[in-house]
Amino acid sequence: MSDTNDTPGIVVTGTSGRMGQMLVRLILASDRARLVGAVERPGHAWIGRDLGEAMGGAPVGVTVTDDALAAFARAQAVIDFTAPAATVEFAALAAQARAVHVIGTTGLEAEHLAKIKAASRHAVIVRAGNMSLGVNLLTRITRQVAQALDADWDIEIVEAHHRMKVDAPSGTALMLGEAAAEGRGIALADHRDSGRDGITGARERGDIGFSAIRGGDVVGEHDVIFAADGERIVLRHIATDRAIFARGALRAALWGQDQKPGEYDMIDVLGL
Ligand SMILES: NC(=O)c1ccc[n+]([C@@H]2O[C@H](COP(=O)([O-])OP(=O)(O)OC[C@H]3O[C@@H](n4cnc5c(N)ncnc54)[C@H](O)[C@@H]3O)[C@@H](O)[C@H]2O)c1
Ligand SMILES: O=C(O)C1=N[C@H](C(=O)O)CCC1
Repeated sequence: MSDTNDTPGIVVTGTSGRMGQMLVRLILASDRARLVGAVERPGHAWIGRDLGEAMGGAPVGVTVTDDALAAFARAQAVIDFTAPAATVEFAALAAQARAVHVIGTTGLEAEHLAKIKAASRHAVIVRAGNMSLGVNLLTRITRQVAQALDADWDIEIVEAHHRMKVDAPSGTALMLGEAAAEGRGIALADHRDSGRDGITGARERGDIGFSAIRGGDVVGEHDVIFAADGERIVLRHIATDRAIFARGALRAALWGQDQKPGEYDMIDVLGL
């Protein structure tokens, strides 16, 4: 790590997590950004340790801390893949530090989103339930297909993730659902059908259905199914490596350096 060059300094929150460690490796290997901080939750075993050593390698000169504001004050960007309550707190602190906040956390509900929106009045926030190029392109294709088809075509979104995932539908599934709803000219909130179980009755015409599979080490798989009488269209994205999300997040952190305060998504970053 060098403190002397002028590439943006980045803090990773949730550094010990699946995405946190992926991001740390990517940033340490990058010549476009510097790792200047690592944040974990209070009480975590890595607090006070050198991050590189905690990850089982050589020291990197960054000590893991639970003092997020002090870490953010030294950074130009914060990359955050943690949990909803933590992300809301980090949004306020990143805004205070005027650092770009890249949010990958999913499972955010209306109350969280309202607080993130408020923080974006003071700083750049880039938020997406999926930071990969492939999924963001798929949202565009989904919108286009939904626009071309009427409600004789039932839309179903099926997703699969690893056994440790805590939220459903996935952030990606919701992005795809929003894209389908937009294409069809309806509000997803009025047509969302998730969690079928028992005697559900026949499918409601025009609804967008969600199903979630959880198991093993699946990184992330999403099908958008358009099912009509006699034919079916299936649009599919398969993630095999979390590096796709980390690359997108780093790209967002760099892109955000030149933007005005506000809330953005990966469609903005990628120019899709
Ligand atoms: N947007 C995307 O492209 C994308 C991709 C992958 C994962 N995700 C999302 O990112 C989130 C994290 O996923 P993961 O698989 O890395 O989970 P994980 O459980 O492996 O990691 C989460 C980390 O956050 C830390 N954390 C929790 N509360 C904290 C706090 N208050 N302060 C600091 N650290 C805290 C945990 O200790 C843990 O290390 C999930 O919401 C997941 O859905 C999004
Ligand atoms: O592993 C996860 O958790 C993932 N979360 C995002 C989602 O909810 O869609 C992106 C894919 C991986």
